[in-house]
Amino acid sequence: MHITDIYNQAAAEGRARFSVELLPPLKGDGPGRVFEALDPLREFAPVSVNVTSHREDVKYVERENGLLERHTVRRRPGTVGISAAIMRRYGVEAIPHLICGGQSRYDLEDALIDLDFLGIDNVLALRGDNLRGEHSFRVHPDGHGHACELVRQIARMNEGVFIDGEVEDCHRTNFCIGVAGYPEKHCEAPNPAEDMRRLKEKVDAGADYIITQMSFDNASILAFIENCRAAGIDVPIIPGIKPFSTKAQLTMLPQIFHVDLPEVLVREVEKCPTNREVREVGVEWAVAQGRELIAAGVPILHFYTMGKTDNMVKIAQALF
Ligand SMILES: NC(=O)C1=CN([C@@H]2O[C@H](COP(=O)(O)OP(=O)(O)OC[C@H]3O[C@@H](n4cnc5c(N)ncnc54)[C@H](O)[C@@H]3O)[C@@H](O)[C@H]2O)C=CC1
Ligand SMILES: Nc1nc(=O)c2c([nH]1)NC[C@@H]1CN(c3ccc(C(=O)N[C@@H](CCC(=O)O)C(=O)O)cc3)CN21
Repeated sequence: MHITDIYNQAAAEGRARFSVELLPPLKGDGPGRVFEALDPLREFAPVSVNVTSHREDVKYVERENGLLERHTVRRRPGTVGISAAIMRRYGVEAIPHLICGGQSRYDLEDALIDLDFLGIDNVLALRGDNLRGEHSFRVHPDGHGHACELVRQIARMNEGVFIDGEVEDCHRTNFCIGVAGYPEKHCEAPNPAEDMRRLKEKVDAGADYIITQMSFDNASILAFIENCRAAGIDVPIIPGIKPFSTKAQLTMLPQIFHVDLPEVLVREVEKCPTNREVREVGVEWAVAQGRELIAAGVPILHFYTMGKTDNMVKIAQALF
């Protein structure tokens, strides 16, 4: 079922639902840990599970002669496979992330054909991050430089048009296309208005809904939704919430994801003697955020749970 249909259903019923996001297993791990994380959430009936996609990392290994050898290692492959496994095991929609970084348009087309055969028809279309150690996004010679181009490719496939042109009387894919939106602006955008224009471009290219980057501040999220509406973006917007879970995230989250952490949250986290208490603070903050957003009429909330889900179980108990 398309996420947009689930969203409309939740809105019509006035019953808020949620989705979660996790990382595919590290290379060499089986699917066990992913299932261990998802099993306890089954009873709360999440609408979908997003699975991130990770390109290769660059690693330098020192040789005996002291020279450095450059290796590229993909530490978390398997996004498509684990998505299919999740759908089979739980009967929920899995939403694999598709990223442009490091892939040609042909690689992406092949991946989309696999997804279609697997019965996965929700995808999140992203540009993807820079390769670690690179200061700007390097476009694959035969790939896409921006998410809107990937959205266009998928939308055209839904119309029966492949990269090499139209295939007569072909089987049509039926992808529901999600894209990312940034309540606190994407780090590369020169200003919020320009970022909004780029988001509108993705929707005009065929995106069916938006999932937001994590934000710890409902005022930012609600202002973002209002600004989208004012800019003529009328697709569903699903706010992203990250249950705060470690002290290290005080610097990691602003550094990696370019999000602000509210002063009150920072003070509460700093007071915690260990990460066990930080996890509790994270649960309380996420529950308060969720409660307010649901009261404001948001039908679906997206939680960046990523690894262990003990905190998400508590959040789901409180909200859903
Ligand atoms: N690996 C994963 O699973 C996930 C990754 N992300 C990350 O989100 C970030 C960006 O991805 P998207 O939002 O999909 O990228 P995007 O292509 O929509 O936007 C990236 C940046 O380029 C700008 N931009 C967009 N179109 C443009 C154009 N035609 N000309 C000039 N500038 C343009 C945007 O304002 C923004 O600053 C990446 O860092 C991505 O990796 C987000 C969610 C999940
Ligand atoms: N710029 C950007 N790149 C991304 O890959 C990305 C976004 N933004 N925003 C949305 C999601 C969120 N992603 C996330 C979010 C959190 C962790 C994280 O908390 N990592 C922790 C714990 C990992 C775990 O629990 O297993 C870490 O310490 O790395 C990782 C990826 C991936 N996505």
